[in-house]
Amino acid sequence: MNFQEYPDAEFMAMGLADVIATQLNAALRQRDRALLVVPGGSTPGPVFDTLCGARLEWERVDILPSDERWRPQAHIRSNAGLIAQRLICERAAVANLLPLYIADETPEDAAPRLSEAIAPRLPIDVALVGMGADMHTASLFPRAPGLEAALAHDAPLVLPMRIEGEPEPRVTLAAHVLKSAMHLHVVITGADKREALERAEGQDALIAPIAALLDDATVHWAP
Ligand SMILES: O=C(O)[C@H](O)[C@@H](O)[C@H](O)[C@H](O)COP(=O)(O)O
Repeated sequence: MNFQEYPDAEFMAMGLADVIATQLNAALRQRDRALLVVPGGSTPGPVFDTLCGARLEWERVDILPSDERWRPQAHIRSNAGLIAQRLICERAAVANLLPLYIADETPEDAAPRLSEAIAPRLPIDVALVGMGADMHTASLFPRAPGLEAALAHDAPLVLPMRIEGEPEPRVTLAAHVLKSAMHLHVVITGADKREALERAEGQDALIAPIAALLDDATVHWAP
């Protein structure tokens, strides 16, 4: 794991947006299209605000959520909704959003179709994920039913997750999909998450799902 510390969240947003844009530009020099994975939650918003103004050929970039709360895009809790509002704007307005949601279907019915739809777009060029203070990442939550399956190296690409206490079911990219990204970044802020990250290192991923990704990741932290 690489650990990158910033003086504050604003510096982090600028630094991280710059790194992601550089890595996407490099990917676009090699291939027709690049695939960027980004999380929902509150931490990445400022990164999106800077990244959406980056100079790159956004019309050749596909953007996929790392996971999705099972809500239509117009719903306030939809990750695709957040991404559409904060990232797919300004220069990035021409990027292509790949939704991880199918209306009028359950996550269980939709997951195999979503897996099929994203398979031809893989591998991920750049993945950005968040982490909760409980050490979850994407929608890989500690002790969630189905977590073991989602951590398997041959798991389906997209899995349904029903997490106790969460207001809606979710779908998530499998751990191996995120791990196989050419570049993998974790963005976190605050002392509690830094402490959670330290606890997660070397832990069983069933208890600390972020641990499944840390070997290959650069963690970006600001107070
Ligand atoms: O849809 C989601 O909730 C996420 O993708 C999730 O994994 C998120 O990244 C973490 O919960 C951190 O969220 P915060 O940035 O809001 O703390």
